[in-house]
Amino acid sequence: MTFHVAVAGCTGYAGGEVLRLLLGHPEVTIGNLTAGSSAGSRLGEHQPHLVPLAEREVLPTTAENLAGHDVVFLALPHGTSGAVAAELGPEVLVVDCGADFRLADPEQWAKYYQSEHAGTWPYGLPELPGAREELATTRRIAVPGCYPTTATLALAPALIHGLVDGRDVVVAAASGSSGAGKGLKPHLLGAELFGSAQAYGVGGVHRHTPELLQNYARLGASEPTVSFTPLLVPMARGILAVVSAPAVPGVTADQVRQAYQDSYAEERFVHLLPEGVWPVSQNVVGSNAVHVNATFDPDAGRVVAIAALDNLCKGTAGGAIQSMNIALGLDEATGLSSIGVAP
Ligand SMILES: NC(=O)C1=CN([C@@H]2O[C@H](COP(=O)(O)OP(=O)(O)OC[C@H]3O[C@@H](n4cnc5c(N)ncnc54)[C@H](OP(=O)(O)O)[C@@H]3O)[C@@H](O)[C@H]2O)C=CC1
Ligand SMILES: CC(=O)N[C@@H](CCC(=O)OP(=O)(O)O)C(=O)O
Repeated sequence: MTFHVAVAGCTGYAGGEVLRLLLGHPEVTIGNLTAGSSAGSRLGEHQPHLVPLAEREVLPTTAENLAGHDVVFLALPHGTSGAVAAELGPEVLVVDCGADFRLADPEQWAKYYQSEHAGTWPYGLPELPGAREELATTRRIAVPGCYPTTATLALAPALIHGLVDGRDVVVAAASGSSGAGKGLKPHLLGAELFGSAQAYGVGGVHRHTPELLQNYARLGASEPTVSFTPLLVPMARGILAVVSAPAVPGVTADQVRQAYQDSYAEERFVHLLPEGVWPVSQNVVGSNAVHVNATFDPDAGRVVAIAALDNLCKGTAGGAIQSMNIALGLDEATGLSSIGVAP
């Protein structure tokens, strides 16, 4: 059986990456492609790399245009998914790449997104405990943010194995500029971006902070706190996250290594690097892989973990398709690769 798939937001970075991966997926056919102001144009004007779809017309994002599909991907700006999803029947698998349905706590949503909470859907991070079971039966999936995916998978084994308690987690994560989407942002013009690195969203104000806290709590942290600082660096794709947390007394580097080996031995997309080899963002570009390593810093008394992924692939579209596969009863890795491009 093949599944007929529509993509809303087809002209953006996230929608484009969903389509790139769907073109290599053996169990789907690509149906309607929709967007906003670019409706009426051809996809090839916006996504010239998606050659087989170049002549496809970009349609307006309406319930009519998204009807008649088994799966609908929403790759739209925050705050727009709720109204679109409400018009799609409960039998349709809706995969939202935006933030609208990620948070469980309406107060946290209001604090960080300054708008009304649309609701909460099963969270599309299959590597979290219990996530696969939840995803297998749902018709609504909230795809995680790219920073939360990276920083959650970096620390998960340490939390699951009780090596850190989740208070005073510190995350510094550098992202490529595609994470900001295609919209014009003055601080992201070439002259400002190339040749320099800059922090933004400093001081606990970035909207991924509550998502990280939600994930750390789900991994067993009681009353977690996180100081999260995102950084923008001059590359197109990729995230490299450095995550640390205070170790519980008596933890050793060997225990840390063992915990990461145990947690990720069976994971097909999370790859624990050899001891002393640290993740490099270039090595995961274009793939759905997450490269991880961790150690214990005895002088600081902290577990230090590093993870790298492609923000558009495992950080968005690849993670979305991995979750879609689970919900459709397909092999989780269908249409996805863990092989990167290097150099
Ligand atoms: N970039 C990333 O790394 C990640 C992005 N995401 C999420 O994916 C979503 C899309 O992000 P991204 O691709 O980066 O953004 P882009 O700005 O690159 O693309 C936005 C897309 O939404 C369409 N659009 C804009 N406004 C409307 C509207 N009112 N109605 C219908 N369509 C509209 C645009 O169409 P048009 O061309 O017509 O304007 C375009 O196709 C966001 O929610 C983002 O948070 C999630 C994880 C990572
Ligand atoms: C570099 C950059 O600007 N990154 C984006 C995060 C993109 C992402 O994955 O998150 P959402 O899906 O929640 O938008 C930001 O900091 O807002």
